[in-house]
Amino acid sequence: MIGVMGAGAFGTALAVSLARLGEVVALWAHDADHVAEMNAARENAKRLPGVALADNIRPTADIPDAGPLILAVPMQRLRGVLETHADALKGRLLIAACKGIDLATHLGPVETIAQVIPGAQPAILTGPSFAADIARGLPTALTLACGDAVLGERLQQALTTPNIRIYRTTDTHGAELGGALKNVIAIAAGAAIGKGMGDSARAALMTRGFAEIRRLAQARGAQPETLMGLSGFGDLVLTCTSDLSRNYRFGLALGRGEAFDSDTTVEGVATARAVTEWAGELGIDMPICSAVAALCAGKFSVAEALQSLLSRPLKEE
Ligand SMILES: NC(=O)c1ccc[n+]([C@@H]2O[C@H](COP(=O)([O-])OP(=O)(O)OC[C@H]3O[C@@H](n4cnc5c(N)ncnc54)[C@H](O)[C@@H]3O)[C@@H](O)[C@H]2O)c1
Ligand SMILES: O=P(O)(O)OC[C@H](O)CO
Repeated sequence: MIGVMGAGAFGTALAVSLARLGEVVALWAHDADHVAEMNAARENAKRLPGVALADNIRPTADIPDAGPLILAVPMQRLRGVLETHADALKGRLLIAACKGIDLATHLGPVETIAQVIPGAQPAILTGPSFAADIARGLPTALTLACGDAVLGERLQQALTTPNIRIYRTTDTHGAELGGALKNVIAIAAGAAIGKGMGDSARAALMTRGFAEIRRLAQARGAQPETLMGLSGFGDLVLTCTSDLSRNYRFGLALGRGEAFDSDTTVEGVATARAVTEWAGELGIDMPICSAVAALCAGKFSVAEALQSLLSRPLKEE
């Protein structure tokens, strides 16, 4: 049995793909009404409409007491979920599927699990993938990062499905930071396109944004190869160039001066703030992330954010 905690779009899509292996997949949601709705309709109409839940997917409000658990809740909720259910989670194999940095602690998902759950064996599954693509059975490739190489190999085998090919690494810092920071750069890319600045501006933001990601992640001990891989470069490309990305669409709306649905999960907003605070403490220069944080907080207009970037002193690449 595999458990997925968090019945949002991504948790549900992973459950749908894992169920194709024939195993029972428990899909845990914190809201009992939502569980009842999913059981009645055999669909997660709230977050992943139009995708049937196979018979071996079990929506439930009870955390399964055996097997690995994938944590697919929004990053700013992860710590609370772990603290609330610490007794049920202690000593378990916990695989984060969320992308972001916790605002209160400036920790990523793997570090958060390790800090909150005694004896947990934390890992992260991340990389370029939209829930809708995974649920439709389209091919995707992800990174599984686990500090324990033997466990990582076991998880790689267990979580590979007919449409998810998994590469593994032991570099959890690189995997979690690449996935978190690409969302911030995607907001910048969306804002540039929304404001009519053009594809050249987007390419500049992606490239210089990637330099910021590398700078911060390597200061945390991440390996350059991880950042060049699926969880870093790969996800940056997807998220900055596709209208399916919520972070990119949020940026587009900012650029166009349009409203954006506040019920939509946009991980890059809190992460921009967290990373700006954190980089400041470490003395690391993150101008694009800082501009996005100011933009999201309403302290800058898109034009002012651009001006703040263009007016910086000229430097070597
Ligand atoms: N949607 C995607 O394509 C995708 C792909 C890769 C990774 N992710 C990551 O997965 C994570 C979840 O995103 P999503 O797209 O599934 O979000 P979503 O907006 O579709 O759903 C979020 C879910 O979290 C649940 N939730 C909120 N607070 C909770 C709490 N306190 N306890 C338990 N559950 C709670 C909500 O009920 C909701 O079902 C994010 O970090 C995101 O970056 C998403
Ligand atoms: O919709 P987004 O912007 O949260 O992106 C979803 C995934 O992280 C893309 O890999």
